[in-house]
This record gives sequence, structure tokens and C-alpha cells, in this order.
Amino acid sequence: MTSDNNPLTTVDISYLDDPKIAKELLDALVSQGFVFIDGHNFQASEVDKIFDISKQFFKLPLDYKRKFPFDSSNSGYIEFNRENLDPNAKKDFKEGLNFSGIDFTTGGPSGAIPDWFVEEQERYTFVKDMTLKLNKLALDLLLLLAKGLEIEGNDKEGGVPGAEWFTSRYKPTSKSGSTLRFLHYPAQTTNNNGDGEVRAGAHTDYGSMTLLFQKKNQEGLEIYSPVSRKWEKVPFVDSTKPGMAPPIIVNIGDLLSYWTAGLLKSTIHRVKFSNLQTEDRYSVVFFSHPSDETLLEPVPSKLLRDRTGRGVAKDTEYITALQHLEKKLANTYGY
Ligand SMILES: O=C(O)CCC(=O)C(=O)O
Ligand SMILES: [Fe+2]
Repeated sequence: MTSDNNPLTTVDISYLDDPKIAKELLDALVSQGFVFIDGHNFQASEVDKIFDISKQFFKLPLDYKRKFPFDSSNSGYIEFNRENLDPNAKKDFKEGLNFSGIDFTTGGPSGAIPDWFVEEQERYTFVKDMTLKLNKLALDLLLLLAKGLEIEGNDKEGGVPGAEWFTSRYKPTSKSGSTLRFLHYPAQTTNNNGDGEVRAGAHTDYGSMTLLFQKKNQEGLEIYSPVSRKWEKVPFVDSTKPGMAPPIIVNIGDLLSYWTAGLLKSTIHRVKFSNLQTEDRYSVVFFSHPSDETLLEPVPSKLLRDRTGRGVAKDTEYITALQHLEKKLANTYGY
């Protein structure tokens, strides 16, 4: 379903095995590249807690946060005006913290992370558990998408079933670009004319799929809709299930677009909000990437075989997920 002011469909995944759900998810991601996922198993209290941890972290003194600077491993603290999600525009007025190089048997990142997290065991365990839970949701959605795409497999000869085409490329102990990210966009008091200001430049995401939490009264995400060909605001949508977190925003990244010859849309998005918005914006984002060595080859599916266009490789010289990520990071941070 969609509503008047919401460009996105909501897909309820409470019954994961229902084949209708796979098609609903596929349709939503073929049209807008973004969808709200309801029927997930994130409790409201868990999502409140992760936002709370992020807020407490950003409140720590700048000198402290700077001791864990963001580096080419894609981990660490990102200062204000450091990141250029749109390399043709000015730098983004936001701060962030990335947890990367995640080992998916423990949820623990391998890059340098602030000792504030590790000092308190309960806090660190919680962040790791949330990372594992986000990864599990991403894998469930990738299974659904593979079913929706009717990917062909060779399970009879001991190969990988088509439904596992994506998830089999996620090896829990292999290095990947998967990243948990906290973002903070302080409210602005200057230039108080109500005009929106771009706070995260227009971009597509670099992984296969992104999961995002935003909060009520802290909206700001906008998509460049492939349907209307206009910028459209993604509203905050309240929870429909008692005790559970609101629907989660999920979008396709570049890799799923390559894999599917552009059928799944890696939709351009940005963050822009009015200076009249009085609350700081916080978002929590999980970027899901397959193992580094994964080739970005087209998936075997009759739904894709006859497609041409963006992402369709003309030969068999496919790049890997890591090569794609390194190229995008170099553009964003100007290495
Ligand atoms: O803060 C947000 O809502 C979006 C952030 C984003 O698009 C990104 O970091 O890739
Ligand atoms: Fe993004």
C-alpha cells in the first residue's frame, strides 16, 4: 500500500514464506528502489536504545571523537564537512561513525572503534547484537528477492539453490564492506527562511542493500523517484504493531542493480531539511555488502536475460564487490 504523501509501498514480511511477499517486495524495488519493511522483528525499545547510544556518542567532546578518525578501512569517526556524498556539491554538514570490517559470527567490527563502546560491555554487546540482527534481516530480504526474481540454481547437482544466489555470496567470516553507521545532522539556526538545505549530497549506495531508521520529527530523507522523476520526501511512518519499531526503510544499492542489469533500482537519494525543523536529525544505517571477492556478474534469471542498459556487462570481465566499493569511497572522500 502507498498513501498520498508517501511515495513508498509498505511490504509486511511477517509471513516470509508466502510467495506473494517475494513478488510484492520485488515490484516495490523495481519501481522506486526504496520500500518500507514492516513485520520485522525489531522492538521499539531496541531501536530507541540504538538511537540513544548514537546520541550519547556524538555528545562526547570533539577532541575525544577525533582520536578515532575515519580512514580508508571505512571505519571511524567522520567529522563535520568531511564527507562529500555528492562530489560535485559542497561537503556535508553532518558527523558520523562507521563500524566496518564486521565479523558476522560475532557482529564485531575489525576497524578502530572508540573505546567508549568497548568500555561498557553491555553497550558493546548490544551494538554487536543489533548488527547481527540487521544482517539477518538483510539476508532474509535477499532470499525473498532471489525468489521474486526466480533465480535459477542447480540444487540437484549439489550446487546452490537459486533462492540462495545472493545469500551464498555472504560468507560470515569473509571480509565485506558491510557497515553500521550512526549519523548526526544538527538543526541549523541560521538562514531561517524555511528553505531546505542539503545535508547529505545526492548519491546512490555502494552495497547491495541498505536498511535505515529515521525518527519522528527528524525527517529529511528524499529520493529522486524513478517513477515521478522528482525529488520526493520519505516521511516517518509510525509503528503499526504494538511494541515493535516503525517500518524500516530499505533501499537497493549499486551491487543489486549491477547484478540485475538495472531491474532493481539503485535510486538516488539525499538528506535535505528545513532550517525550521528544530530537532537535530539522527539516523542509523546498515549497509549490506557481500563478501569482497564477489563478482558482479548478472544473475541467472529469465526475468533479466533480455535486458540491456545500466549494469549490463558486455563481456565476462566483471569487477568484484571490493573493487566497486574502493572506487566509490575514493570519490566520496577524495583519497
Ligand atoms: O541519514 C540518512 O537518512 C541517509 C544517509 C545516507 O543516505 C547514507 O549515509 O548513505
Ligand atoms: Fe545513502
